[in-house]
Amino acid sequence: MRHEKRGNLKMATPHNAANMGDIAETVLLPGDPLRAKVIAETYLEDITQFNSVRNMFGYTGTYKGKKVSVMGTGMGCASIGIYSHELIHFYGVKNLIRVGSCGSIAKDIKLGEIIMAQGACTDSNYAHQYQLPGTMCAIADYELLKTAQETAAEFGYPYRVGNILSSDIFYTETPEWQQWAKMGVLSIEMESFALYCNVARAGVKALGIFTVSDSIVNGEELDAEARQNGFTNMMQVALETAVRI
Ligand SMILES: O=P(O)(O)O[C@H]1O[C@H](CO)[C@@H](O)[C@H]1O
Ligand SMILES: O=c1cc[nH]c(=O)[nH]1
Repeated sequence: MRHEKRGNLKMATPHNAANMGDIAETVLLPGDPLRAKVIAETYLEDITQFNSVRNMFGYTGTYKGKKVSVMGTGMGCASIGIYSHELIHFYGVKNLIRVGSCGSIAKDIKLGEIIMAQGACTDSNYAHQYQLPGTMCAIADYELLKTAQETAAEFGYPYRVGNILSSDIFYTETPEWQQWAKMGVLSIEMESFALYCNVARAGVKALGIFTVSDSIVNGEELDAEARQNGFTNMMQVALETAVRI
């Protein structure tokens, strides 16, 4: 663990080779660094790559004329905790939009639907560092959420807004998800709680948007083509949100 003060003017961090100014104020954050590459190459113009440390690829380009970056975060609260902290505190990033996959735990959610995480529950102890005298309620930025919701509605894409679970556990022998489902939680992913905590502590903005890639309720999974289309809808919503805010 380390305190964040940086003792010199060299802008690269242990995990990010970018210099100040290389990264846009708005960054899209998929867990998978190769998805960051695909997003940059598919949707952005005039791209430059600012990071390949640990193969955690990061790119900056433009979308509809606005400077936007995209960078992988890795999996789990610990990993996104590091990358988002550096983006916020060392590179001045103000809007962090996670674009991920998730598993639904609500019976009526269909594969390929978009879920926007109004709140993120967790089984992680990430918030322990803040020494809070209670339980952190980790929430999305309202303006980002409102803009994304309006965009999805305008485009006619199926979407849901609600609570999700950011879990430290991908493989489990016990069906804890059923307890979360009883609390109205829509789906499970692994990073948004830490992201929402980091932005709350820093006074900047975040939103998690997800494509439902599989159902934990009935074991269904998107096939490759449907997965691609679903991710396309999510990316259009995220990029349009980046332009409109
Ligand atoms: O598709 P990404 O963004 O990686 O998100 C989900 O997929 C990974 C697990 O397969 C976890 O990172 C989870 O949050
Ligand atoms: O974290 C995740 C992501 C997709 N599907 C899951 O079941 N969990």
